[in-house]
Amino acid sequence: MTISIWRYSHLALAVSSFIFLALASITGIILAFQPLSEKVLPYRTDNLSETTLARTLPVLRKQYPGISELTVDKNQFVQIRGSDAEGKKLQAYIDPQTGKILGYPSPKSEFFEWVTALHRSLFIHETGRFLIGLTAFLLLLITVSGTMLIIQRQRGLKRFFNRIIKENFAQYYHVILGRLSLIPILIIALSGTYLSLARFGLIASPKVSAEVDFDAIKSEPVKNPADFEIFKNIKLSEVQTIEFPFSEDPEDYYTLKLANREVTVNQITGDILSEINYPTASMLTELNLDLHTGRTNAVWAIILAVASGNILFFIYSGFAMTFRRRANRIQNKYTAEESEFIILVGSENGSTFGFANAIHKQLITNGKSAFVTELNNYRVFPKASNMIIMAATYGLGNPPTNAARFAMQLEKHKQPHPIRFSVVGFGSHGYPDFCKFAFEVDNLFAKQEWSIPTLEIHTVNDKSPDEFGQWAASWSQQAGIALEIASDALTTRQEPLQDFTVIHKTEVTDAGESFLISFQANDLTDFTSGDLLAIYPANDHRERLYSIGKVGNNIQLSVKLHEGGLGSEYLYRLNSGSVISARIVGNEHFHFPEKATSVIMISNGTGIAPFLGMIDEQSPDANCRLYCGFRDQASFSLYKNAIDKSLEGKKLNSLHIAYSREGERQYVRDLLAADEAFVADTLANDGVIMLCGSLSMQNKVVALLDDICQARLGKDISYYQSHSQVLMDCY
Ligand SMILES: Cc1cc2nc3c(=O)[nH]c(=O)nc-3n(C[C@H](O)[C@H](O)[C@H](O)COP(=O)(O)O)c2cc1C
Repeated sequence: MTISIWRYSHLALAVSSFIFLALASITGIILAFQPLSEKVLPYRTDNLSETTLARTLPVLRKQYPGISELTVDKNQFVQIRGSDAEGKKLQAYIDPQTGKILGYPSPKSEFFEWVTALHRSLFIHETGRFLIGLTAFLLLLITVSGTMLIIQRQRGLKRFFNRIIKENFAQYYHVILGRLSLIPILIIALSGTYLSLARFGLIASPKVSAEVDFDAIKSEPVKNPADFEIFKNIKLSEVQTIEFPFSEDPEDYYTLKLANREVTVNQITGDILSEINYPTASMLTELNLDLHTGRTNAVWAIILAVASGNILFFIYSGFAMTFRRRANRIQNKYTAEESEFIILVGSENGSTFGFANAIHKQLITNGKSAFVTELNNYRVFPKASNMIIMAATYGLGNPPTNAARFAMQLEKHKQPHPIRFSVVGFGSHGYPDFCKFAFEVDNLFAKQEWSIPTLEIHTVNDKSPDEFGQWAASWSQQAGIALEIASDALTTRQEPLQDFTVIHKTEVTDAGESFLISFQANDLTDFTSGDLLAIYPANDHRERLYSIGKVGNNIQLSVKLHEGGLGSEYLYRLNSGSVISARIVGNEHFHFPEKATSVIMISNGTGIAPFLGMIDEQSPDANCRLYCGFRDQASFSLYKNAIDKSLEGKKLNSLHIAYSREGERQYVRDLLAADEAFVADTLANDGVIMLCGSLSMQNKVVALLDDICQARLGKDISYYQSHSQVLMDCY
């Protein structure tokens, strides 16, 4: 929720100020070159911090008897004014050690004057100054809200500078450059705001000037200025201006305007006549001017120019992100009340809407009534028969803003009739809690009395069109609705098909029984247990997917023969030596874990297929347990030999079988409930639980696992799901 409060504030502030901000940034970049262009002039003298007034003033007075003022500017150029020996006006840069003239000031650049006026007041005087001051203040708020957004995105201040995951160019560099230029932009905004407040008198900075008691002025002892104590103690680097006495009258004195105070000095005795410190507000104004203009330091001036350039980039990239989000807005043709298909979306940045809209469009093209809305708008959908939930995950595995109220709404609104549902999680493996919110949504849906799962939860990493296409193909198959998603990237048959030769097939006596079929792939085909084999039985768009067990170097499938089943009948008709065209679909989320301390494999029926391969690939003393469910011993007999061999070779630690039609008539869930402590220990010690089989088995087992996790580990199962400790591939 909070992510969006900061986001909306950030956006609202940016929208309300971007024109002035762009203008101030462009002029700011130009103005940063003013100090740079001045600093390259050859009037700078070093050693100002070592040159005392006692040393330099007598030299200058002797050489320029008509000198009236000396100034040390922000570039550390020393300039004198007065009149020369012929009484003509003198204004020159000098070397304070020798008094030598280094050059003469040229008139100020009209261009920089023009840009300065535009930068300060937009040529509309006080109104312009006010608008620019307001813009500086808004920039301050934008910087603060932007910082909060980065802290939330990075999940804490400590991780502020951690790696950023690249979602797209605009988003990535908005954050990267935002972090890098945070301090300079904050300083630009703060100093600009301060200067405006000071300009409008909201920060009082009274002019002070030293009061001299003329009655107390002495005319002896007469001293040489080179011996004045105060002149010996003050260096040129501390000086802003020195006003020289107008005449030799004792009542005319030196006025030294220093960085922090003003001092008047008797020109005959060297006594201090008065001394007054500047108010803090005036000093702060000077400091803010230095910081805002970069006039004292060339490197800082360059940093300011780069930071101003970044502000322009933020305006562009911020709008690019906003337009991207808005481009995916919802356009419904049917109402929620009349629609049969409901697509619920949880999205923060809008990309998930793009996927949802593609499906929505296809359903409408197929003549279906479909309605897309945000998860927060969940309510009773009187005519719905199918729900598709597409949910992204944010922050610490949290819901996006438009899904934050979903859990509450789901509890509140019970659907009056059964509805099939399928959850697609959008996330990124770059974050620790991969698709956590989608797993939570899936579990919540599964618990509803009215809900019927169409497919197991499907995840899409980094908006992968391919992974989304896989879900779309499976869903389309289940729903019997052809989805032709426009983008080529979303089509399921992207890769060329390969030839696979049947090398072995077992026989069945009746439909409803299962058989094993093994294929030889060519040497270059890369696959592993848990991947899927996509076959095209009718050589058309209809695709059937089977879980692969890699046994030896072959692909082994376990298939239940369905009467009239497109895929199973096609496979059963094949004989040794038959060649089919198919393709391997990588299914990374269901590969045997590389680093798990121990693995519990849970299956029912033909779901054992990938586990047969995974077990076959283990080395002796592997820490794997298999819990599997079958109808009866006869159904298990198909796999018995392979499993017995694995037990003997210690590739499998232990085997637990539940027969649903024989003996104690158990389900695999009952076996797990009996080993509850072991299950909890496995998860607590970084072990992994893998499930393959029917969706109804999955729902029951997940519900049990959730209870175990909550009771014994104090966490929801979604925590372990999002940490890849519970892997599922059910159908
Ligand atoms: C700030 C931020 C935090 C994210 N946090 C997670 C996360 O915890 N888990 C995850 O799987 N994906 C995370 N993601 C990835 C998004 O969920 C993913 O990119 C999704 O496709 C974005 O969808 P949307 O554009 O509809 O919001 C995060 C992305 C961002 C930008």
